[in-house]
Amino acid sequence: MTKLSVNINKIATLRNARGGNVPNLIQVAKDVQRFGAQGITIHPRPDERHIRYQDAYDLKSVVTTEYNIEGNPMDSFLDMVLQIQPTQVTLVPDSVDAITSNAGWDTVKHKDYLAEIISECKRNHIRTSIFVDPEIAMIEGAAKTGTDRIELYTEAFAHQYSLGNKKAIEPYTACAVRATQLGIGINAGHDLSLDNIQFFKEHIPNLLEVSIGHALICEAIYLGLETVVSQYLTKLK
Ligand SMILES: CC(=O)[C@@H](O)[C@H](O)COP(=O)(O)O
Ligand SMILES: NCC(=O)COP(=O)(O)O
Repeated sequence: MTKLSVNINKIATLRNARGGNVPNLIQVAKDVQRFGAQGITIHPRPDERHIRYQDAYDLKSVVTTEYNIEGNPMDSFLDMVLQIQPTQVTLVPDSVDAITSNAGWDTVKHKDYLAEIISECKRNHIRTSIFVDPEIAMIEGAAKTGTDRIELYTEAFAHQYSLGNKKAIEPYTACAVRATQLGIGINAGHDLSLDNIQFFKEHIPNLLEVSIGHALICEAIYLGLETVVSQYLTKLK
């Protein structure tokens, strides 16, 4: 079985747009888990444009499933993660001003840096995952850092799949096979959606967890629109 960890960044984006507490991030995290999701993912960014560091702390007692915190392991992020001790930390090499995550780690070049952070997290009983592009050399490099898992960066697959290019799955399958040989667990995420998730899952052996946010929240809005519009019309009769 593959676990679904729902990324709630977009709920925080919506909340922050009005400055109040609607939608209520904490309530959404509770409800998402009540609806069956097996994890909550957040990716606080340095500018706190969606998830704030305070949210990360507030969610600690609310997430009763798997708590996955993603981000660039700069000092402020790492301090927070070590204090919160989530189930898993996913290290992502995104720049401060990135609109969203846009590349995986060069696990060969950054091996020593990653190994140091990973051992610090593991000493604190936090499972580690590192975000990587689907390249065999990056998987083999990841294995040398001591990480528990990798997260396959799925943007390229999602884009190509939407254009009808199903062969785009092939490097991901090859990387999953290699990761399994090396004893590393496999997560995946970025732009996964209701359109592509089943195909992805069917082609990735031993896929432990997917984290999905942007598409899932957009789909939830869209699938809920008819119900809500009709409820308004009823009240306006
Ligand atoms: C690590 C990753 O793949 C990202 O999708 C991320 O967690 C989402 O971040 P944003 O919501 O800031 O785009
Ligand atoms: N790790 C990926 C994630 O949490 C969600 O990415 P996206 O679905 O918002 O693209």
